[in-house]
Amino acid sequence: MTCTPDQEKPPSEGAIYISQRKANVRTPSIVARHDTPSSLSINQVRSQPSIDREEGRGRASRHDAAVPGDGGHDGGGGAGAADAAHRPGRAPALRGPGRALLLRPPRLRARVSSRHTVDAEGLAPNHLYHAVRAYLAARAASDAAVRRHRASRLDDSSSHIALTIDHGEETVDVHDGVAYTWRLLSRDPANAKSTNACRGGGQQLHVRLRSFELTFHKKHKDKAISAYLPFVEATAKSIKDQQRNLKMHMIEYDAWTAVDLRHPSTFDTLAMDAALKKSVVDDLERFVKRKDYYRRTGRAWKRGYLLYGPPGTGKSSLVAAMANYLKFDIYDLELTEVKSNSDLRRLLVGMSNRSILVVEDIDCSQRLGDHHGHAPNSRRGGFTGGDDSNNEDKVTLFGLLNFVDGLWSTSGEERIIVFTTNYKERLDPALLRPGRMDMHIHMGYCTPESFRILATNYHSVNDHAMFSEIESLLQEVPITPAEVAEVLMRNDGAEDALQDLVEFIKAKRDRSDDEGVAARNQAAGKSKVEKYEQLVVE
Ligand SMILES: Nc1ncnc2c1ncn2[C@@H]1O[C@H](COP(=O)(O)OP(=O)(O)OP(=O)(O)O)[C@@H](O)[C@H]1O
Repeated sequence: MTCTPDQEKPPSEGAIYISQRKANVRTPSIVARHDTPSSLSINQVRSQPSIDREEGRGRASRHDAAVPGDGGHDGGGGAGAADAAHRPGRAPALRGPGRALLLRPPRLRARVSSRHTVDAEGLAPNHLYHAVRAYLAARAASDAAVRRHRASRLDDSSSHIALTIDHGEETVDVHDGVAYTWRLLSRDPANAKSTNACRGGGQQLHVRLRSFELTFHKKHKDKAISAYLPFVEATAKSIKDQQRNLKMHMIEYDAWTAVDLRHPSTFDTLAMDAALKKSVVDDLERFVKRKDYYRRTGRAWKRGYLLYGPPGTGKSSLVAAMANYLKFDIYDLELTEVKSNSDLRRLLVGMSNRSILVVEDIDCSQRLGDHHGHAPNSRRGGFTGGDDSNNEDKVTLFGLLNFVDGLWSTSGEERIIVFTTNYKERLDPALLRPGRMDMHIHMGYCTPESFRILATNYHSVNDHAMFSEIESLLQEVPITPAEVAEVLMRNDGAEDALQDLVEFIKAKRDRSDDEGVAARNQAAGKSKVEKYEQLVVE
């Protein structure tokens, strides 16, 4: 057999077959073609690969079983067969009395039918099929009416095993007052072997065609197409986003290299002031929901956060919590690793949407150049191109900022940029000007409130007799959450951990008391010297 490219092609990507049937009535199918991930349009069938004619037979009998009380059989034909009947130049595969009925006008059939069925097929990559699979996996797993589940991975990179309905099982989903019944169907397309023989150079492969069948009352057809299926798609997208493995991108050999981001930090485990935490979460939520707002106001859809505070107060943990919360990848930009502005520009443009760009310790990066974007000793800085050797293309922090505000903003969407520093007071005021960093977040020493979060994280204790002593010590002695976490972690039991923490804080207090005395003595000595010197000068 010779295969033309057309015949080789499996059904068009995203085709959904919608058929209307009643007893002994065959109807031509309508194809709802899923042109883009966000749009659905309904067309009459033009040409379908011959594989569809065969599907029709299977679908008809399944339909009878799926819709009890629908009125009987269609005699082995069905939607796929009906499609074939309406394909120019192609004879329907059906034989028998039902054949003539294929030619009935669609309006008549619509009047006599009470049900609609939608199959989202999965032979070719079909966005809608995969969306339905993900959607049903989320709800069918908890549906007590489903007795047999089918286990699968939604994609190769997913660590999540999804349970969905098995063949012949059905699950009913009620959305906006309408009951939708889903079934998983599977069949052998009769010409699949020859199709694959052509692809595999004579090797016979066994192909089974799976489809999800959606049944609902015909009066809800518009609702199903224009509201329910887009809802299924949107829900599936957010489920997949939730299950996706996050990535941490770092610069290696002048290019981004990614590893799985497995930082466990979340806003629940983050030890910080509750009101501040809430304001960060609210800000992030507002940001991701405001696509239209940013478009309407002509602003780039990006947001900048400056995290500042002493080492070990949770700045990196906050970035990880943001990424885990939003399901955004992190791009860790180590400016000293970037050789030139053109490299920087290439790296930034190569970032994906829905991501967080992190530049740590910007007080150090600041030294890379002045706030006009000029590299130290350069005649002309910023992103002007030029020869690396004469310093013109040297990377500067403000060059980065200018680029982020300019081209980067317009080349992507839903991006967050985070700067961290241990010394906010050392930053150039130009860095802090409004519009550059939208939110300044102070990460401070451990408070009684944040200590309780850590105690719950590490030892599942919400209250204890030693809490009040620890809390009053924390108000006296500056201890970072990292130090508290370290002490809690090195003990197995809560009792030992809390006792160890009391001793740790007291020891630090005593040390700082000693250091304080020494410092005061030194300061006193210094002032004496100054006075002496002044006396000498006089
Ligand atoms: N606020 C916090 N909440 C929960 N855990 C924290 C917090 N701060 C620090 N930790 C713990 O201490 C470790 C180090 O903290 P982290 O790296 O987030 O601090 P940092 O402020 O970014 O420090 P640096 O300025 O040195 O980069 C974390 O992995 C976490 O275990």
